[in-house]
Amino acid sequence: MFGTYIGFGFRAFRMELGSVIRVVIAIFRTDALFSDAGIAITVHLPNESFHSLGIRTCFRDTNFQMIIHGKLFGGQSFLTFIELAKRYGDVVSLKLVMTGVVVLNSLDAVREALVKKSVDFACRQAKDVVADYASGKNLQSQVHESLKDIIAELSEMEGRVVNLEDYIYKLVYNVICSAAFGVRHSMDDEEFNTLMKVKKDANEMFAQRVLVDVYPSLRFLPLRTKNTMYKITEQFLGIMQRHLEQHRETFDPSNLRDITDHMIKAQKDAEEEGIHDVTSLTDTHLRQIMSDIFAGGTDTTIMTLRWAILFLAAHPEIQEKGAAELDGAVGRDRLPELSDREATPYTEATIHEVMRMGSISPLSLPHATTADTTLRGYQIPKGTWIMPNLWALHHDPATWGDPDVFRPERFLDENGKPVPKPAALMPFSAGRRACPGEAVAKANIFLLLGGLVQNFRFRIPEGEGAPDLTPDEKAGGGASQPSPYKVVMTCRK
Ligand code: HEM
Repeated sequence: MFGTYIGFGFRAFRMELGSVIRVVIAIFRTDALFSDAGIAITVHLPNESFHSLGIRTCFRDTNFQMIIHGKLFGGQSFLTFIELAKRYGDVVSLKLVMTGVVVLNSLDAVREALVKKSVDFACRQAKDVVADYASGKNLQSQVHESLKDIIAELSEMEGRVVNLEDYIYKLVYNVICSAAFGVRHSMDDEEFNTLMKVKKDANEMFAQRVLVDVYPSLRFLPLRTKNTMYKITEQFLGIMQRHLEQHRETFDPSNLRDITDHMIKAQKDAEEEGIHDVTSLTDTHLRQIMSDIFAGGTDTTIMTLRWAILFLAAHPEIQEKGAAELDGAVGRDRLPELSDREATPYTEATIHEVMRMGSISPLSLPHATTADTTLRGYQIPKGTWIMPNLWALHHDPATWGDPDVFRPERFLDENGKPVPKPAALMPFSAGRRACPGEAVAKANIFLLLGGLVQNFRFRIPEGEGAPDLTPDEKAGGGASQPSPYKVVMTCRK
């Protein structure tokens, strides 16, 4: 899904470059505390300058070194950060070789940074993108068409033990592919399989960390990860380019079929108006906008749906309650529509609970400070990376009481009506860089999950024991997704 920008450990160095490069890196690593891990963990006291290395409280605890090597570098850093926060407070700073990183582990810290001081904390290495690719009726009809295909396919597999991952990929990709290019794929379609492979490869790469993010000077070296990343990107952009060319050949300004047509129209309009400045829309821009839509909108939705089906299979009583609500509000003769959302508060509450428990983007996307600034008494220099630990907010016992229990009722009052959304629930982050796809994502997930729950019962296969509801360690610290799992489906007659 998202690039992950957090620490690298000994293993990463060895994997990437071998011991020779480790020596080179050690030269840059002027203030690393650990002999084999290019990072210093430091804890800042209020009013302490980030720059004043001399007065940092150094962190040398042997147990934590093990946690750091095993979890931060090996994987789920959002959990490690909670351990650090218990010991050192909710704002913890790390040093990634020469880059300062500040992790925010509480609602107050996240709100101060992302909402109250949103200008100071709004920077990113990446550019701004508007992801308003589909809305209202358009989205609904695209979802319905994709759902109908999948419902037919899944019905054929009734009673079998299946891993639904590829079907969920297809379901979500087809919504986006039809919005973007006006096409839907079948399971054996070559382009769909290439897209799915490219995406899975990219996720695997991000989970392994991209060393160049932390050591920019390494971009001049022929690293394996960097080359693979180029290859993946090329494949993906190649598909975008092909669609763009095909659309140009059949373009009709009086019949705009999809997002690609709309973008070509915008490009032509700009040309006609003689705009040749920074606002020009080049083909590179168009391809890039498409990749942002795919990057932002596919994995996030896929991971949320995978968590949703797992939580529901593990909690049949919750699933039945949601299905009964849909039966009452929608019936069985049509698929759920966006206008049904108000009449289905339990389904909405279930989606909130899936997003809280699953926290698919546990460290949000890293921000960077745009200027020297302060946060809760700490001085933070311009260019520091900021990591809001959304996982910590979503699993804080002080906020939720029983954070590890899947309980949609926490978002409803005693009459089953929605309570105001708790401030600590922010799967889309907050402030001026919050996810621009939030409204589309919520609508999409309601339609997709609603359609699946209306039509199927998902159960954990008999004899499998309790399912693992903790995030897959292989996904690393940048994403939280379930480990591969299987379910048995029955059709709701
Ligand atoms: C369950 C679904 C989703 C979740 C949980 C999610 C979460 C997030 C989060 C946490 C961020 C980082 C915000 C920040 O830095 O403060 C983000 C950024 C972004 N999201 Fe989403 N997202 C979802 C779906 C989508 C969809 C459907 C789209 C597009 C169609 C999208 C497009 C983007 C883009 C383009 C950014 C980068 C914005 C920027 O750099 O300013 N997301 N998302």
